[in-house]
Amino acid sequence: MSKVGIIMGSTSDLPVMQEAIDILKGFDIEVEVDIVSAHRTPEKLFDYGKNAHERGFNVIIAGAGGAAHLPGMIASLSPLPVIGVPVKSRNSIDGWDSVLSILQMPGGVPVATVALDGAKNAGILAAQIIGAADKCVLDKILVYKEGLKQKVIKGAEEVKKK
Ligand SMILES: Nc1c(C(=O)O)ncn1[C@@H]1O[C@H](COP(=O)(O)O)[C@@H](O)[C@H]1O
Repeated sequence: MSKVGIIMGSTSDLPVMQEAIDILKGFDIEVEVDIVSAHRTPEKLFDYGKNAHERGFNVIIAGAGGAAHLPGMIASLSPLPVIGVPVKSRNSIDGWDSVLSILQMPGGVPVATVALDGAKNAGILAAQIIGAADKCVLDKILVYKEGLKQKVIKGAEEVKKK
């Protein structure tokens, strides 16, 4: 059974990160949510990053805002794929601080960075990573994509009636 670890720097990130939780639950993928901060709980960060792969996680989604070091530090410690969610938090200047501190990783330590507050896409990407080796999840993603397509087709039909 696949499992995604969803972590964030503060409880104040939860309204954004909830979208990753919801979409993964919609794909029937197990999630475990936690608060881990590189700055405020460095020991917990180290423990989480070092041991996540032994705890049955397949992918880690890490969201943080401002000086968002959490995703990169987790990626430095873990052999698992890490998806970073830049959060436009209250201590963010305009969101670029969050984006750039997650995006501009040094060579050798990738973080797959989604858009500002893009937790939904982080969840979908995590499901797609799992789906590459899990036909059941892959089939659910195909259904999801078909749903996206049908929504656009329906919208186009509605627009033509106007
Ligand atoms: N960027 C980080 C890290 C980290 O990178 O370890 N820990 C907390 N934070 C961020 O600080 C912002 C404000 O947090 P508070 O609302 O708790 O003051 C949050 O967006 C959090 O992700």
